Amino acid sequence: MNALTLPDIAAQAARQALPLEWVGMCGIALPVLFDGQRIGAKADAGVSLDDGEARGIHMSRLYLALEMLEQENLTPALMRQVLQRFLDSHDGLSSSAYLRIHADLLLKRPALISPLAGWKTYPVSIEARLKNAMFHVELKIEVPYSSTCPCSAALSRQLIQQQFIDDFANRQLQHEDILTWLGSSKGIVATPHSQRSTAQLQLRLDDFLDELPLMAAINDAEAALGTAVQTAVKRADEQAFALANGQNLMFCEDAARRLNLALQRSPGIRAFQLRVVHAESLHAHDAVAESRWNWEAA
Ligand SMILES: Nc1nc2c(ncn2[C@@H]2O[C@H](COP(=O)(O)OP(=O)(O)OP(=O)(O)O)[C@@H](O)[C@H]2O)c(=O)[nH]1
Repeated sequence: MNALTLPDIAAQAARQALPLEWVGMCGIALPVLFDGQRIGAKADAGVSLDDGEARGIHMSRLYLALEMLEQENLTPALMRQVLQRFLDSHDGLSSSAYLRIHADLLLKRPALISPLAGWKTYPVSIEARLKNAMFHVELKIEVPYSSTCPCSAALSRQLIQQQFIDDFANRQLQHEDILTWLGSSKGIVATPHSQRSTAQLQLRLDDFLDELPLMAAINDAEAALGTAVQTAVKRADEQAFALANGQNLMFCEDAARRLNLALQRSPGIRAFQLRVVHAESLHAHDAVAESRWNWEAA
């Protein structure tokens, strides 16, 4: 080695010859384009190290390939091109490549009644793999929503009935008295508990999709759940939200079943598993349900 040559440790022979399943970098800062919107994302990029004799992979080659994601909309085809570059730049060393992009997707959501709107973040991650020319993409999405306990609602209704019996026993029922009673705190002596809940969706996508079906999956999940958390809220919106919750009582089991049926019909998805977490206000622990479709087969 002369004084001007930089030592290349990666090219040396490994001390212990052993292939590795995954080598790469995690948490690389990266601006990506989604639907024309630039999002600050983090990327995990890696390849297998099949050549057990080689000391290391070439991290800079993976890093530089990520530049391809800066100018074009994020699509399955673009992710495949990046993965192919990972493999081309590791010819003889690697046979499988992996790319995961995670970010908070910002979507503007309208209010229920008033002509207002506000922003909501949805944590998403897009994982792509390429091995032996087989390319797979998986989406992970978190969707927050509100759930009101049906059991608590029934128990509250019973207490309201009991209060009605106590207040109106042996009295002639007058429409106006009942209306006044309903508008008083006695007309709602008990309230059911609600909780902010989260649906965690893991979706395996059909092959050869032109676009990532992120928006469709989020919209379909929110429509199935019925009570997505809100952004800009005036009193009219809050009242509409109270009504929506009252008409939409659900255990975590109900939420998981509804999501399962909705995602089976959502475009571009060939398999999924999902988990719903109701962060109970009754307990200090959560109520959780999981469901799958085509998961083992896919
Ligand atoms: N393989 C490997 N590289 C690491 C690690 N930690 C830091 N690096 C550094 O990543 C840098 C880039 O590696 P390479 O892609 O091999 O850089 P290079 O040899 O200049 O580039 P090429 O000529 O394309 O191979 C090197 O300076 C490595 O020291 C590690 O744990 N493993």
